[in-house]
Amino acid sequence: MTLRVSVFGTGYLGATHAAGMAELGHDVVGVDIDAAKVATLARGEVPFFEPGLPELISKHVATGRLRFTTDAREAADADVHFIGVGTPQKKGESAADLRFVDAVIDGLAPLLKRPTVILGKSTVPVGTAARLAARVRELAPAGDAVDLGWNPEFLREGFGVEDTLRPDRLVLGIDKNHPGRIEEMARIVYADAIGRGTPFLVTDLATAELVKVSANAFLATKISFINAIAEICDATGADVMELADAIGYDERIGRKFLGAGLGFGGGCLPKDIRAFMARAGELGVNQALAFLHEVDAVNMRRRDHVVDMAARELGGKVVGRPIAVLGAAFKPNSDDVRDSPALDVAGRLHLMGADVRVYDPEAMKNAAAAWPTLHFADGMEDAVSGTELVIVATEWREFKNADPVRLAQVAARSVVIDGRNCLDAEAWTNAGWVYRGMGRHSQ
Ligand SMILES: NC(=O)c1ccc[n+]([C@@H]2O[C@H](COP(=O)([O-])OP(=O)(O)OC[C@H]3O[C@@H](n4cnc5c(N)ncnc54)[C@H](O)[C@@H]3O)[C@@H](O)[C@H]2O)c1
Ligand SMILES: O=c1ccn([C@@H]2O[C@H](COP(=O)(O)OP(=O)(O)O[C@H]3O[C@H](CO)[C@@H](O)[C@H](O)[C@H]3O)[C@@H](O)[C@H]2O)c(=O)[nH]1
Repeated sequence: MTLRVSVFGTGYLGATHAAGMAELGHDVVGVDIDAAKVATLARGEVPFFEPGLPELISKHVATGRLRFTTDAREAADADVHFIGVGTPQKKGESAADLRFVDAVIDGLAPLLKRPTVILGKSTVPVGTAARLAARVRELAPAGDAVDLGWNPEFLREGFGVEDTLRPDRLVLGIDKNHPGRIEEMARIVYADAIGRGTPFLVTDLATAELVKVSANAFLATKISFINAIAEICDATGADVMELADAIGYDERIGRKFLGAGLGFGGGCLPKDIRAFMARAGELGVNQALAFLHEVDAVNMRRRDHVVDMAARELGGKVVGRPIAVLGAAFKPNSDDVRDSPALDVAGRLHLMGADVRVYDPEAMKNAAAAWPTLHFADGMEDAVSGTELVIVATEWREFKNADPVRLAQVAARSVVIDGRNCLDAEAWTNAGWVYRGMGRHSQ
């Protein structure tokens, strides 16, 4: 069954979700306040890098099943409204900034004159959905006939299309005292995945909100756990990769997200654990999440560690020394540089006076916008040419597949810090490089 669907916010989440909804057969309008973004999407182009998304957007813009606008009134008649706007960290605080979500509700609710369902997808502090549900009923001409549920999103950048079309689970939070038609409409929206047996969990609003932040807190904890062990490996000469393989064979532990290195960044994990801690404080249970302070601290120490390693490799004299930083995105297959460990390391070395040359296959534009004073190279070889140190900060395939023999010919000194433990250490060593991994016996 085809529904009329709107998606508020057309960033990494919203544009991907809108395209996914069109692919599932729904009639979709994406709404954003960023006129330039809307104009690009309306031409069938994608203003950011997400594999598979340009094909989907151009296909459905061409069929007319997917439209984009800055005018919320064009979305007023939708059967289901999704909210996918940003919930960034507040400046100077760890709490989430909810002003964009609030603005969507305040703009949309007065337009709702008939029974409608709103599904929030943005990641929000627990308690937000109940507050918004009450506000929407107060502001909407249709009043109690407007139902708001929370349907958190778990997609990973770089795999956004796949995760949207074939999610590993669907979670729907509803107000059990005011269920309305939320579940019925969500079952129609996601009929394809539910029909394939995808777990569909219906919970209360608070549980759904908490599922999302708990999942991200767990992933962040897993990464910081292995990075803490990497610190011990460095102190003892043990190898964290062999260790991760060994513990990962235990199915209760699992090998995924045990990649030691520069740690986590991006527009989700760092700000989500901080917002979660802030919310726990507001709820008077800050001790419950005290461990997340350490998760954050371990993570930030990884960046310090790489900067310290770089200084050490250069004999403590960083000023004017040429360093190649390969990678600017927070992870491969993304152009996202939000809270990117790679760019943070490059920026810090730059501020220390090093002559840093950055190269990233997709994130150069965003990196230059975030750090206009950094030097950006034309390619990997250009970045490495004449440098005394190479830091691999994002594990792009291009860097993993690089020929260490060729790069040794163009570098001034053959020293590499593998900030993501992604290189073939033996091949690089055989090519004459001094190889330094993260938590590996090469220290
Ligand atoms: N990026 C991901 O992989 C991902 C995955 C799961 C959940 N999330 C969550 O989804 C939300 C969005 O994240 P994102 O990465 O897509 O952010 P983003 O910054 O890429 O996109 C947010 C968009 O919302 C738009 N916007 C702001 N105010 C608006 C308004 N009043 N009306 C319409 N549009 C408005 C902005 O212009 C922007 O285009 C966040 O809560 C995030 O935590 C993101
Ligand atoms: O073993 C690992 C795995 C990941 N990372 C880093 O962790 C960060 C986050 O990676 P990933 O989780 O793949 O990226 P996101 O696209 O930010 O996705 C996370 O955040 C999204 C937004 O909330 C959620 O929807 C996803 O489920 C959740 O994985 C990146 O900097 C990675 O380099 C590691 O350091 N080691």
